Amino acid sequence: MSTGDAGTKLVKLTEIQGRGRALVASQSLTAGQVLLRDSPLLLYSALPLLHHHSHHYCSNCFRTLSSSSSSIVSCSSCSSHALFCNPSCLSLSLSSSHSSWVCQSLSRLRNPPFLTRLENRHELQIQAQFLISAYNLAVINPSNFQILLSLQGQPTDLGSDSDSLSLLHSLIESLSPPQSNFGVSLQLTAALLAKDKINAFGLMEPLNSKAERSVRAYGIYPMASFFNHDCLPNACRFDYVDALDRDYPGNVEIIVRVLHDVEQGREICLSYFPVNLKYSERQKRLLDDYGFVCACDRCKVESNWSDEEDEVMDEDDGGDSLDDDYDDDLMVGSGNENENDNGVEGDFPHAYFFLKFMCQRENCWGTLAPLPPSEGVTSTIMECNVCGNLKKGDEIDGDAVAGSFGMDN
Ligand SMILES: C[S@@+](CC[C@H](N)C(=O)[O-])C[C@H]1O[C@@H](n2cnc3c(N)ncnc32)[C@H](O)[C@@H]1O
Repeated sequence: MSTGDAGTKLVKLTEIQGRGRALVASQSLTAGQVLLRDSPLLLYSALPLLHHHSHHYCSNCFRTLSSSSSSIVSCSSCSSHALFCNPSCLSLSLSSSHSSWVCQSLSRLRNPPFLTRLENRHELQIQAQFLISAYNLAVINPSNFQILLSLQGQPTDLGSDSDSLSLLHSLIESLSPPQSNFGVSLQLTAALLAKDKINAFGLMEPLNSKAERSVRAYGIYPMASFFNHDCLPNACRFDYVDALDRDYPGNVEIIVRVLHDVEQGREICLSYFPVNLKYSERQKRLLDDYGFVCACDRCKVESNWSDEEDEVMDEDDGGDSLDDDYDDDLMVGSGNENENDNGVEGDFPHAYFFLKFMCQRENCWGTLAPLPPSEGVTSTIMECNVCGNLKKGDEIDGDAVAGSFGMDN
C-alpha cells in the first residue's frame, strides 16, 4: 500500500460512527493532489473463461499484448490461455497469481463438466476466477489474505442467492485448493465473495470507438477499500491501464486525487458509481450492493424531490443522464426566488458540481479532477477519470463551486 507523496501519509484511517472505517485528510489538500497510490492485493480477469477476443492481455500485469512484440511468452502448461508481456512477468506470475494450482484449476474450468455448469453465466465465471485467486492468495501470501479477510463484507451482504454460493463453493471444493492455514469452507467462500462484492474496483479498458467502456480486470486494493461513498464525492480514482507516456510505474495501480481543496480532518469519499444516477437508483444500489442507506447532503436534498423531478435525471438517450435541457433549466439564472448567493436554485444546490466535475462527453459520465498541482498551484486542466479527456477547467468559478452546498473546501 502506498500514499501520494513519498513517505507522507496524506490520509489517515479512522472510525466514524455509522460509517465504519474511513479515510480522512491528515493535512489540508490542494485540488488535484494525489492522495493515494495503491497496488492490488489480488487481481483477476473480467473476461469469461472462454473468450474470443481479438486482443489479449498479459496474465500478470493485464497490459495489452501487441501482436508485433517479440517478448511475449506463454505458460508452458496452458499455452495460449495465459500469455505474458515478457519472461519476467511470466516468472513472477508462476510463483504468485499463476501458480500451478491456478493454472490447473482454470484449465479444468474451461472444460466439461465444469464449464457446462457455468455455461452462459458470465457473472459466476468471473466469481469463480476471483475465488481461485483468493484461495491461491491464502497459500502464496497469507498476510495479504488476512488483510483481504479484514475488509468490509459479511456473508449476509451477499443477499439471498444461496444457489450461486453453493454452486461456486462446490466447484472450488472439487478443485482441491492447496492447504493453507485458513482451510476451505462454505463460510470462507461466502465471506470472500462478500469482500469482493463490496471492495472490488474495475480496471477499465481504455476508451476506444465503442461508446461504453468495459472492465478488463478487477482488483482489490488494501487502502482504497477504506474510502466511503458520497453522492457528491471530494475525490475520484484514476487507473492508467496501458498508458505508456506517464510517470506511472504499474499498469494496475489506482491513483486517487482530490477534486477541490480539502481541509485537514475532512473525510475523503469516492462515488461508488457514476454521479449522474438519479436518487432512487443510487439509494437502491447502495442498499442492495453495499448494505447502507445513504444520507449524504445530496440525498437529503433529493429525497424531497417529486418523482417527476427525479425522473428528469433519467431522461434523454434512455440512460441515466442529466440531460442538457435540465442543466439549462436549473443552472442559468432563472429569477427563481430560491436561488442562493451563487445563483444556484435552492432545490438543486449541487448544480455547480455537475458543471465543474462531471464530464460532458456523450455517454461518459466520468468525474473530472484537476491534474496534480505544480509547486502547490492548482492546475487549470481537468482530467476525466473515465474517458481520459483533458479540458480547460477555469470557465467555472472554483470558489463558487467549493462554497456551494454539500462541498467541503
Ligand atoms: C468499501 S467499504 C468502505 C470502508 C468501510 N467503511 C470499512 O469499515 O471498511 C464500503 C462499506 O462502507 C460502508 N459505507 C460506505 N459509505 C458509507 C456511507 N456514506 N454511509 C454509511 N456507510 C457507508 C458500508 O458498510 C459499505 O458497504
